[in-house]
Amino acid sequence: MTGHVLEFLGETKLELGPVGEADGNWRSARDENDVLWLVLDRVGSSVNTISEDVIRDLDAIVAKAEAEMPKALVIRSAKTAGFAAGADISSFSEMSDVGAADLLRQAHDVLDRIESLSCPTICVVHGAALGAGFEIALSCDYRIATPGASFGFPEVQLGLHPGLGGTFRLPALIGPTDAMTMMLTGKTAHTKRAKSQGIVDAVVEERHVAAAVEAAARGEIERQRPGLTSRAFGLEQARSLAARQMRSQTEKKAPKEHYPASYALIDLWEKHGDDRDAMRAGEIESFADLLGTETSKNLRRVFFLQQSLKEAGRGEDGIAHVHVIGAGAMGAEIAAMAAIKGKSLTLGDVETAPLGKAVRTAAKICEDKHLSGTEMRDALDRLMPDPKGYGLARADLVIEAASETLEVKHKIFADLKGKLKEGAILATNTSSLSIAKLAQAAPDPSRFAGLHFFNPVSRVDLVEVVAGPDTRDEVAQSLAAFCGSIGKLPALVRDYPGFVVNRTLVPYMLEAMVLMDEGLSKEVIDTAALRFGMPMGPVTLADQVGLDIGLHVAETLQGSLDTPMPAISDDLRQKVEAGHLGKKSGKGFYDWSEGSPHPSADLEGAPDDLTDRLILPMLNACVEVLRQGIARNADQVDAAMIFATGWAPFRGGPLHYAKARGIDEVTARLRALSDAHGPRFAPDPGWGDLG
Ligand SMILES: C/C=C/C(=O)SCCNC(=O)CCNC(=O)[C@H](O)C(C)(C)COP(=O)(O)OP(=O)(O)OC[C@H]1O[C@@H](n2cnc3c(N)ncnc32)[C@H](O)[C@@H]1OP(=O)(O)O
Repeated sequence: MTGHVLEFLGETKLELGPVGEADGNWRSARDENDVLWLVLDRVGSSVNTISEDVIRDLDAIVAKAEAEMPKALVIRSAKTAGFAAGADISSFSEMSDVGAADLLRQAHDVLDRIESLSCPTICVVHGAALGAGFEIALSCDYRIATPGASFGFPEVQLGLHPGLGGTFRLPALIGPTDAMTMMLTGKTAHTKRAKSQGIVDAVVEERHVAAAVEAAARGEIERQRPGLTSRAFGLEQARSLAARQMRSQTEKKAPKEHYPASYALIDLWEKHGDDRDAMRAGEIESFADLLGTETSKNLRRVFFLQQSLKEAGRGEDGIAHVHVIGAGAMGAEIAAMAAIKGKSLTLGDVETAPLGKAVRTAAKICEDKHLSGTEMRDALDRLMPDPKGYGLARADLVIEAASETLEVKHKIFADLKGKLKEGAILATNTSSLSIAKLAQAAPDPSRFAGLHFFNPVSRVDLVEVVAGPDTRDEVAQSLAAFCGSIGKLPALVRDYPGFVVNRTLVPYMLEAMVLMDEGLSKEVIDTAALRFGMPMGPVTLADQVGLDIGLHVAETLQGSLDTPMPAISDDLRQKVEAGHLGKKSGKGFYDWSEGSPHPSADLEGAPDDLTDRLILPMLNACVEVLRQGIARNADQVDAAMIFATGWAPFRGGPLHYAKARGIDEVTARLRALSDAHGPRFAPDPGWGDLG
């Protein structure tokens, strides 16, 4: 058999063992300096995940290394996608808690043995080292990163905490404060931060990896050591004090009854933070318990819902140049996101002042997204203010993000006739107008569709790609691929009042106003929704969206849907007339002049049906859009609601929640609400098809 030469990003060349030698997911070779290279290359996957067989194969290789100790051992990945994305999430659903604990014990044993090897061990990381991938890296003496590498424990987003030694190896490496923050927030550390925190010992360009490995093997790279702070936490009292603070910080975002994993991690560290063996045993037991919680099952479901949206955004979009019409808040952020992700972009507006502001917005987004100086300069170079609309003629995609009236949009479309390049796509960012009606003025209705971004565009992942009656399939596909190429999650839906997301949200906000008319305080209403798990109460949400926009969407829906909706309150109309538009004007239902409201009220004495009055109409609307064929399936509706609105992720989405609660129970409750409060609560006829 011939040797196999592996190139890393076209630079480091490494002669590996014969292809097909029984190392399974790992390939190994000793180089001329007697350094043993272990290269993770999970069979049949573009991404390395850490599965049972990956660990089993690693076990066998470590045993060989123990028998024939090399001068140094290097672990790295063969995948261009990065080092490793953590444990294989798809395997979790088949595991019992006992099975999971057994597997974890075996995996811990392998990592402990790597840690105990008498030779220097070095992990070289390019791309992401997440979860169990990061834990493998932590078991090595040194971590060498190439630019663009990142390290993190996203387990909390799956309702879990690290399970393969992360809970004690990371605190030992960088100190408990930074380590716990990293594990509790799930945030990743990119090279600069990872270096300053002491996660990595060196950051080198790929071409210098071999030299850095040699230096580490000779002990010439200085390893970072945790400072005095970590020693202070050896005292139980100090840990208890810190743990109390961590719990109260966590409580603000993730209450224990909804997100138990963070609290399990804090408890574990508080109890055993000074005893590695107890941490190890406790980590395994706690991880296995968390796997079986509904929260974790639902959050793992959310991961796969996200993957299905990503899938819809794959493929070639054929879009190099984009022209955005309208440099308001939405247009500016759409332009910024597209420019950051490499599109050439022109941005037009009837006035010049918003164009300057849009460039400043783009610069701010670049900073928020931690772009390097060069990346930011390149992104801003790609974004060209274009008041005269010269970019229209070369645009593959024109996105209209102008005022939300049919007349304005019709006029813009009429002006475009004869100015667009052959084959260009025209999309509108309308949130409420009918795509069919807008298409009447489009130069080519077959190349016209809705591209509904959510505010703030730079932070909300979902985009509704709305096909009108004449939109060609390949146009919708191109738009979905465009969304994917700028880092967004597309939901391909059909034209309908409010599409999927606003159709579902409007009753939530309007019912809150009916409740206020009935005398309930906005704080009580918002608190009830927050306790259910919504990221924002309906009154705060209405203020955040803008009361003028909310009113407009509500009126559009009321005028075009057969289904009864809550009445639009006089208070809402009066506030809009008085210019109290919510967050953007500093005052709406809440006073925003001193920052965002944080409603928190005692629910004692609140009506028993308060939460159901807010939540069940959303479920009913989800069933309606499904029955009408607006969304493709129940999972797509759930994904759209979670990734557009942050709909209680730990419940797995509105329709998943309905099924878990029981369809008979939900429809009976809707009937009772309908009897008590009016036909707007009557169950949709589609419930029977949900199964
Ligand atoms: C005891 C230990 C516990 C743990 O380790 S728990 C797991 C912790 N890890 C995570 O939660 C990471 C989850 N993955 C991600 O966040 C993202 O993915 C990445 C940042 C790693 C990459 O994102 P992007 O570049 O956008 O690629 P993509 O389309 O999301 O993923 C490519 C393919 O890889 C699969 N995949 C990624 N991570 C995992 C995983 N951890 N388990 C199972 N599959 C995974 C996806 O599904 C997809 O697959 P397809 O190409 O077939 O659509």
